Amino acid sequence: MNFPIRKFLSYYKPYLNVFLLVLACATFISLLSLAFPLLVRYVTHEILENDLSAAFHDILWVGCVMIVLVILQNAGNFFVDFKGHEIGARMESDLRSELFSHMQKLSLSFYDKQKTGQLMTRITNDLLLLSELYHHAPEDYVKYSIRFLGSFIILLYINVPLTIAVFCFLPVLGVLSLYFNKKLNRALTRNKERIGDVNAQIEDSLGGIRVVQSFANEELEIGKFNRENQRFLESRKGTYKAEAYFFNTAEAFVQMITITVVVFGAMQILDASMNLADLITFLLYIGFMVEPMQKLTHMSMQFQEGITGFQRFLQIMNTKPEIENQPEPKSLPSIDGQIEFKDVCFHYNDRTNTVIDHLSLTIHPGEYVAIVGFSGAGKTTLASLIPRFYEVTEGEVLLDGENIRELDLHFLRKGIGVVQQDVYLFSGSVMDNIRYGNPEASDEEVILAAHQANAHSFITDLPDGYHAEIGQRGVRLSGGQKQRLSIARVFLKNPPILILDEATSALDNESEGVVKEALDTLVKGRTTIVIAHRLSTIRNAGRIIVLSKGKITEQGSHEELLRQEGSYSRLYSKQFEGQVN
Ligand SMILES: Nc1ncnc2c1ncn2[C@@H]1O[C@H](COP(=O)(O)OP(=O)(O)OP(=O)(O)O)[C@@H](O)[C@H]1O
Repeated sequence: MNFPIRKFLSYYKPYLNVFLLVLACATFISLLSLAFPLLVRYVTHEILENDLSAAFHDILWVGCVMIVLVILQNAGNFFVDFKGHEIGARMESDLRSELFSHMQKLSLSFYDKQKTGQLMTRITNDLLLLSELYHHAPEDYVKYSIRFLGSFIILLYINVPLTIAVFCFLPVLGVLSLYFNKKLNRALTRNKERIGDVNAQIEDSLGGIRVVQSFANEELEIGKFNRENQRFLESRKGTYKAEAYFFNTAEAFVQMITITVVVFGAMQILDASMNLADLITFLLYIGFMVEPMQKLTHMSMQFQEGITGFQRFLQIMNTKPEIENQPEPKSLPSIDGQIEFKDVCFHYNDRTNTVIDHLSLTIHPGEYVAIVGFSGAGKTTLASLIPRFYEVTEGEVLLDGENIRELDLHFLRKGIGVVQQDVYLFSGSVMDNIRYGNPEASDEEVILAAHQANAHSFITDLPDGYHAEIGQRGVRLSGGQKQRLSIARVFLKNPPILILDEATSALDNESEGVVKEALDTLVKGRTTIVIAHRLSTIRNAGRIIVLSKGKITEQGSHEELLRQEGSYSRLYSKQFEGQVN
């Protein structure tokens, strides 16, 4: 197995001192536990078989020693249990935080290929299993190897032939263990994929519950969920079958060992080559040897689960963000807002088709440019190349004359405000959502932004005003209200460049009026790119760009384009006739 052990171990580093203390404590407890059967042997062999007049005093003395050992052992166990688990939980939390931070930086192209539910499984369930491995594996290995080796040495001292007979079983158990480990590993990986699918289905069905109910498709969703649930069940059945084979075969071997000891030990007593005290001690130590072997099966399960969790964790951690800062990224003192596309080509990762095809376009500072075209023409894609949501495949995009690849990504994105048709609001209050545009903003600035976005009056009408909780994704607000909050957010961000992607398309006439008013205030003094289906909304644009199959086919003012009687004019007449506007 190609396992990155150094990386795996590196997560112990911040907790190394406490971790070593836990291991030392586990070693100490294991050594103490080895003393118990020896004390029993001392009582049965040394005390009871010799001078019985002093036996009472000696037995009491041994009893006291045993009580002290029990207290020490349990105090040590408490420390190992508590601190060990705490270290495991802290490491899990570190990994989770690292994974989440990494995910925040991954490019949109990564998320285009992933299901959110699957990613959630990785960040929760996988890491939970990993923490168990981090904590239990070293402690268990120390504990059980000491007990195993210790009992082996003591048994050799008591009876060599019987010890060798017992150890003959071990290679078989080892081979068996290796064989089942492979099967278990495969089964556990499958389990994780399946639970990821279940989570993805839950996220899909519950995230879209409004759509589900509006189509009355509850049964359809239940059917889809049950299919995933069933697949998960089947994969778990497979795991349990492999586990059951493994555990029970191993258990049978363990029991065979005990039988061997009883039969051969009793025979040795018969021919006087062994005494009863030694057989009792032998049987007690068998427990010590058997326990690690029994735990070995559990440990290997835990090990496999943790390892597959870690491998899945690394899969994401090793995914490089496709879009990153260059080694020495530039920032400009300020942004004027000139945007230039120079012979730009772009296709998505699937490479099925060229979405932007050798396109050149200059947008001047403060200009109001509309992009129109049929659905799928590449309008949204073109706009998303400006904040580098995706990287151009050929050519370059310049901001104020600088290639955006060379600009600091944070600086670039801070300078661009995007208002989309599909507004994403976070759970929390109205205030929190507007402040998302500038987390440093004061309450007064938030309220001013709400005023500018025509949102203040509806916010103050809400039961808790600015502190009203808006529900997940803003379910308690209307479409127009959500849009006005998203505009207030951009007011607060105050970027010199704006991208309005169908910002009013989903609204009715009345809401559209209020939102449009807010947008008209917002665009003042900023370079604005508007993507619109309803051509009536962009008649006043300084320039209209007509896009078709990723190329600019026409550009000019509304009147100029109508005069040209080209595709814009046809599109416009069609909408006009169809009363779309
Ligand atoms: N994330 C993506 N991954 C792969 N292909 C995509 C992705 N987003 C869009 N496309 C494809 O790119 C092409 C252009 O899509 P885009 O959304 O830019 O068009 P549009 O002109 O904005 O369309 P609309 O007006 O319908 O929003 C389409 O063929 C679409 O299928």
